[in-house]
Amino acid sequence: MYVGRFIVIGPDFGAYRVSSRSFPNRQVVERDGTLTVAPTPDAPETDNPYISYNCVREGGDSVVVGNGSHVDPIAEKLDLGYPARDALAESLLAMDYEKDDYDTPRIAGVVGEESYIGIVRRDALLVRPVTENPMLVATYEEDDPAVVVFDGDGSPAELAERAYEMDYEHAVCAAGVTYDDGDVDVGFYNDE
Ligand SMILES: NC(=O)c1ncn([C@@H]2O[C@H](COP(=O)(O)O)[C@@H](O)[C@H]2O)c1NC=O
Repeated sequence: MYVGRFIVIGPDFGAYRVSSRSFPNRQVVERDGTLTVAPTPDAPETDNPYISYNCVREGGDSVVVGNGSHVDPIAEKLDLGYPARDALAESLLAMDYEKDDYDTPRIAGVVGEESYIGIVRRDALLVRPVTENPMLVATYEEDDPAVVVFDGDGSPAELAERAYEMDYEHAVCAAGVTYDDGDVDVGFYNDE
């Protein structure tokens, strides 16, 4: 099954996978603790505005995971002291679904003292707390946040590889993050 991009959010970890039919030549790169999805050097040129963005970024005492440029305003609101639920809901609603051929939803999660997962689709805005079991939401098909079986133990790079290996089509690259009482660690996995 093809679900596009997806996130898994647990109470103390997050993972993000890029799956893509149309833009497979991409990788995750790290700079100063922020993870960015970017085209590989051999990628064909494109003017699609939705394929390069920060996918993991710290905000306040928490960390944000998501599939587009909304990650930045969510992190900035957390820096300003917004509650995680409000930072997610306001930013998702303000930026809304992507205006591409598929009305691709924006998905995002916050991992911190309180963890949340959310999606804005053409027909809905959903933001749910993550209290115990990990939850997954994807851009297509699995686009209601739902509990998922996902082992949240391990390093951020291991979490990223675990998300990369999940049984959905067209894996491209993945990111992982762990949270421990305000300490955030990030890692990633690119298919070489
Ligand atoms: N975030 C991403 O990495 C990303 N990759 C592709 N998209 C959007 O989704 C559309 C469909 O892409 P695909 O066929 O690869 O699933 C693309 O035209 C693009 O507008 C993205 N936007 C949201 O997921």
